[in-house]
Amino acid sequence: MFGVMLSVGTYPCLNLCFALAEEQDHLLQHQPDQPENPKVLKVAIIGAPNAGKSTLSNQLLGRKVFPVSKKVHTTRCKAQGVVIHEDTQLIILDTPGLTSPLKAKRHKLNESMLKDPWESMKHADIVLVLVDVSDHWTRNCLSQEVLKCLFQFPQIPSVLVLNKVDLVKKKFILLELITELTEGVVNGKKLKVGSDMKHDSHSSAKTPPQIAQASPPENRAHETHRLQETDKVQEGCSLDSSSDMESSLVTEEVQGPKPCEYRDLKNMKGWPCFREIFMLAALSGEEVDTLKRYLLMQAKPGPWEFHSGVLTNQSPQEICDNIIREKILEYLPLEVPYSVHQVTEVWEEGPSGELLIMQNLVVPRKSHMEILCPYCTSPSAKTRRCSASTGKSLL
Ligand SMILES: Nc1nc2c(ncn2[C@@H]2O[C@H](COP(=O)(O)OP(=O)(O)OP(=O)(O)O)[C@@H](O)[C@H]2O)c(=O)[nH]1
Repeated sequence: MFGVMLSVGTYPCLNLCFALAEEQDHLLQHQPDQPENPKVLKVAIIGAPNAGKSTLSNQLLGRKVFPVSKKVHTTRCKAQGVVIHEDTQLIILDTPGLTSPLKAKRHKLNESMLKDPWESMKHADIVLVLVDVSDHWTRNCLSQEVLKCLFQFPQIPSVLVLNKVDLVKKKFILLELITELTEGVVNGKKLKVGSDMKHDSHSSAKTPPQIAQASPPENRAHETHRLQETDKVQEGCSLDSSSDMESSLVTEEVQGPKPCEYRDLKNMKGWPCFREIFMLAALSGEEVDTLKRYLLMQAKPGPWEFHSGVLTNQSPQEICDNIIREKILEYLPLEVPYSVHQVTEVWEEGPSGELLIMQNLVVPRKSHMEILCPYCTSPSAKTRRCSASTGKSLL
């Protein structure tokens, strides 16, 4: 075993988390406070690795709670974040990227990375399916894992969220993607993409599209309640009137069997049962508020599950591990082995509440150590306080 010691100095986000650690334990263990007419909604966020699930979760929460990095599989297990707005509590279920058992085996991923998205679905009232529209390889179809998940839980209302629209120059492509990812059906209605829009090159240079909704959220409370109560789809997908794609998507009632009853998974590219479509850029927060307002309106009367003082169900240790892993993934040039084991060596609170945390990163192979600390085996290692022979290095 080789160990790499990594020191983390003061971290503003950590300060607050840990200053409140004891209080958080107390809040998690006791009955949550309740407003007069509490409402609640559990929102699962699923999608392929790197689609931006944790970035979106953090934006919805208004705080950095979940780890984010440009490398895949940053999220290793499910975690919950809590949003409170007036009498409504949204519980955000962030999940690891959906992956196949074969890939999980090949990359030696934890079992939680395979199981947790499914576990979160079991508890969800609504599911957001995130698609990275900047990824040319994956954006045209939902992965088999995502489709399997949706098929397994067809009763959970699903919402398609096209993320990273800031990276798409030709905005008309988004309309084509919507058609493919929904199999041309949204909310029980067929989509028709206007031919004027489909090849309108003028739209390519314009600003990112607005959120895809039939009417402004504030007018929709009644409509969405009706939709949930009767399961009778009335609304279609159109685009916001301020969008450069206005009127390009029109809808028409679907005849015949319900599209959700189709079972030929292998031949499916999209999911014809999405209730809504949103287009946003989670990184900049663009249009995230519109999605948040929509979610708040979907909440149903019911007791809050968390005390209003709780931001996440993660323990301080989990938050610390996540932040350190996030930094390793973000700053090291190579893929980081999944088998890295984090062991906390020092955990000290300073006089003004700041924390000094040191972790040993324990890896099973020397080659892994070189990935984590490229200087460890270089001739100048000693000057960097690294020593492969002792098995400990200070980054
Ligand atoms: N340009 C751009 N980048 C984004 C956006 N949303 C997320 N990203 C970036 O995409 C990368 C992956 O984001 P994450 O939030 O870690 O993705 P994830 O789906 O949680 O990833 P996994 O943990 O692998 O499942 C990060 O580098 C983010 O900064 C966006 O709207 N625009």
